[in-house]
Amino acid sequence: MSYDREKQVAMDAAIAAAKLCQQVRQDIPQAIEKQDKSPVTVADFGSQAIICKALGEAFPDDPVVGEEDAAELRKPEMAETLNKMLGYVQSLIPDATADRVTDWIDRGNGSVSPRYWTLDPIDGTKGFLRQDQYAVALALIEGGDVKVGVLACPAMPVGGREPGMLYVAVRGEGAAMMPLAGGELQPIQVVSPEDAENLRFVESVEAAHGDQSRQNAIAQAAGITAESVRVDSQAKYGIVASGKAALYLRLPSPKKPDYRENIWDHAAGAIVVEEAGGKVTDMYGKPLNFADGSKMVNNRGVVVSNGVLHDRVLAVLNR
Ligand SMILES: Nc1ncnc2c1ncn2[C@@H]1O[C@H](COP(=O)(O)O)[C@@H](OP(=O)(O)O)[C@H]1O
Ligand SMILES: [Mg+2]
Ligand SMILES: [Mg+2]
Ligand SMILES: [Mg+2]
Repeated sequence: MSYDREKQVAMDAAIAAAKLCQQVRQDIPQAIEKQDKSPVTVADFGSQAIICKALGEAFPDDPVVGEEDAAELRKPEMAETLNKMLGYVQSLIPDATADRVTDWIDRGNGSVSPRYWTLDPIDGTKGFLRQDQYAVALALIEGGDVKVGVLACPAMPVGGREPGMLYVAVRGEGAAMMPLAGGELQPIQVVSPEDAENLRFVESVEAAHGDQSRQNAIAQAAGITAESVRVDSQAKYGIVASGKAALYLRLPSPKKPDYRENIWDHAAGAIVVEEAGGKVTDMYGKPLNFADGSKMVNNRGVVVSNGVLHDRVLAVLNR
């Protein structure tokens, strides 16, 4: 079966959402604290609204498992935030109303199903707030297998031009990238072992989202001598897929031993790297499980590589 329509709808929606995010970012967004103490902004909500609206119109039967929901936004004390967010959405969708945007956001409260989308409207909210990297991440999953993935990375440097890169992959069709400012999709490939300059590894900027000392030790033991490059969000998957780094390590934080990864933090990035010739597993070599729920309860940590390095990294991790 062809996923041409899914790919096009997902790309168009992610590009629109990325525009909204960049608009919000120019105005220096403020963080709102969620119940779990993590930050969210009007851009996270606006991005989820735009993408869920587009998916709802194109694929009305497909559930969407999104990170955000509108419950907080509907509270009277959040009226000002809701109104601000609505203003940004209206610049792209003039007939949006407060009721409509909250309903669009809540279309993202779907469940993992035989066919569903998973959405991270802003992955790397902390990077977004710091004016660093972030990604709009959207993936289609069927029978537990990611079929389409789109990563819009509005802050990704694009040699000399306006920043912003889009990465996209369809299962069996390879991966490609395109400047968000416009252009053609160009096929991408993970780095080859001969390319010494790009045999780097990437990890999160946020020390609390991983185990940086162990990540560095493992990378060294696997033969990567250069210091890590720290990048927020699934932009790291885009960097590995396009051959700018050979490895991305995300090992469980010793401070949060019970943390489990969210499907929306990995699904889109994973297919982009796999279709570029790389490999993605958990730290024990198990495939990431997108079939059972929004948390990957049976996976621990994530290892993303150019493929060639993968077994060596798993061997040093598990010896
Ligand atoms: N203790 C933890 N371990 C691993 N990931 C965590 C974490 N706490 C939060 N995260 C996730 O890390 C994501 C950001 O990834 P990165 O650290 O690579 O930039 C967050 O996504 P959001 O920013 O969408 O909430 C959040 O889901
Ligand atoms: Mg979040
Ligand atoms: Mg995320
Ligand atoms: Mg997010």
